[in-house]
Amino acid sequence: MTNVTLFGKFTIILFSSSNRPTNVRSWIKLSYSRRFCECSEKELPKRQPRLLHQKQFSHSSHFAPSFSTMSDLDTIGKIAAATQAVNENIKAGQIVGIGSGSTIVFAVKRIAERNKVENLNLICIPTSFQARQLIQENGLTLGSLETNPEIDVAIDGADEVDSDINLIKGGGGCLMQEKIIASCAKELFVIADTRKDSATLGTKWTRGVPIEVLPMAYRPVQLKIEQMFGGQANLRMASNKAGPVVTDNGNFLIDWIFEGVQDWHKVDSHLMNIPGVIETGLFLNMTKAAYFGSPDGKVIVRTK
Ligand SMILES: O=C(CO)[C@H](O)[C@H](O)COP(=O)(O)O
Repeated sequence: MTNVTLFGKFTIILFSSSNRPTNVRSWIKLSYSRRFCECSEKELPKRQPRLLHQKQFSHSSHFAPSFSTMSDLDTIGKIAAATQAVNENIKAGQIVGIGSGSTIVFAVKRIAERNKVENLNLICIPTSFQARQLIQENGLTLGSLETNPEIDVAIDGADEVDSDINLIKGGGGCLMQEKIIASCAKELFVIADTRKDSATLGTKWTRGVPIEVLPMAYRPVQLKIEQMFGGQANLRMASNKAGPVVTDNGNFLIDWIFEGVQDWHKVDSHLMNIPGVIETGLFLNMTKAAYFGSPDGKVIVRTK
């Protein structure tokens, strides 16, 4: 069976040998060309490498896509990680926490794809306005913590993942609801491209630890963070609006750019003790496994 799926401007062709939904070990082909999705099965090559690279694409007269930019390659990694994590961890009848960001989009699309074939009967709990829209747009059942306070599995992106699968999250500003959902989930799975894979927090993600603060307290919180830990505590400013970024919860964000290696458990509890701090983007000891997708479509899974 061949599945043809469009992810925005990307076309993904998944080949599998049975009627079961494909997993990431299936052959993947990505193309810019929407023409691609109009191909009949017999036009498709009989056997393909696991993922066709740019060079290999250039041998294909029919598809002739160009995969050149870094972000295209990152997207391949995101899709591969999201697909494999969903295939391996989402089961029928579950309550599923849905994270936020760009990578989770591919996970939700894969869940929706499986749902059509398998009738999974899931209830999806969002971590943000974006996640709520994603759930609805993809025809999945929207729930809330009020109706489903216990979650079977949560899936989410991350800004950085260290060797102990501790995370920095909140680059997209949704850290507070993300952490609440993760804390209610029996298992949290993280999906990311390999750029997020890091030995120590702060190596790859250099924009600081996002911290959600009550608006009236942002200034003293900034000062206290800098006095306690050094570094720079910046108020996150909006790009398409005058003034600061306002979170889904009506709060502000401080991005604390830190220096050196930190004792993250200690830092996190000190940060949480500052009046006005609502939540931090440090997700410590919360993750069951991280899926890192690379530009060649391979996925590395890290568990503790
Ligand atoms: O924590 C987050 C939002 O608050 C995101 O999960 C994180 O920023 C990763 O996003 P992306 O998948 O776009 O790289």
